[in-house]
Amino acid sequence: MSASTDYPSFLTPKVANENQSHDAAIVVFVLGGPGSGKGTQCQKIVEHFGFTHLGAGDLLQAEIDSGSENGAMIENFKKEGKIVPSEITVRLLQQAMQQSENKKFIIDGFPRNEENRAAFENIVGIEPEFVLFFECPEEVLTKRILNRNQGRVDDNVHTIPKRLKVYFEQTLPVIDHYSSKGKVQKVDAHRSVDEVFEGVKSIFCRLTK
Ligand SMILES: Nc1ncnc2c1ncn2[C@@H]1O[C@H](COP(=O)(O)OP(=O)(O)OP(=O)(O)O)[C@@H](O)[C@H]1O
Ligand SMILES: Nc1ccn([C@@H]2O[C@H](COP(=O)(O)O)[C@@H](O)[C@H]2O)c(=O)n1
Repeated sequence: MSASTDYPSFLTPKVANENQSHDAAIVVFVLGGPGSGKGTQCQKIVEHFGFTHLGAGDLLQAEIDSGSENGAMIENFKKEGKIVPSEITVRLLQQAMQQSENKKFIIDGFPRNEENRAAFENIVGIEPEFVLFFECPEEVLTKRILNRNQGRVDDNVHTIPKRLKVYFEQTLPVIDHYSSKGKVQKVDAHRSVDEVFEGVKSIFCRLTK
């Protein structure tokens, strides 16, 4: 598939159920452990498939940086690897979606727990088209995070085990939930960036048929 103008057919806005209008947004959730390469692959998906990338962690970081009233509280959650109350995150996602002219979103790092999932369903009311799941061994995740060098408050030996615990205990059940609905597209993320993206591309291409 070539350029961003060449959208696969499943991205064409459609009526998913009687409550959704013809211009309803298309949403793909992107999940995987911390450091599995979600952000890296999302950038490539944007370039090749014309989606808008919304990183839940990025939106929360922007709140911290803006000095908003919730900023200090969000930063404390992040330092401890905890999941920020869902209403905050979902409102940020909803705002970003409403402000975008695009209607095709990859939402990265969300839903991180059952509360996130239920809040998105209740507030935004859109079911994901599918869930892209980057599977990667725990020791690889830790190495990648420790090598990331972006000055994040949570990329350290104190917080990494807490983030991994949250991932295994709270995020995997969400992936299981979508799996039971036949919505999970799994990619082996323990390969080079380009090899992983080959897997991602084939999923998008397969879903156009
Ligand atoms: N396939 C890969 N092979 C090796 N390194 C990678 C790969 N993909 C990403 N990385 C590197 O691993 C680190 C984590 O990647 P990235 O930030 O994309 O992960 P993430 O899943 O978005 O992480 P987080 O959930 O913590 O935000 C980065 O330094 C990135 O350059
Ligand atoms: N749905 C989410 C996503 C993120 N967070 C908080 O941000 C931290 C960093 O997230 P990344 O996706 O950039 O790894 C994460 O550890 C949480 O503290 C959140 O609360 N809810």
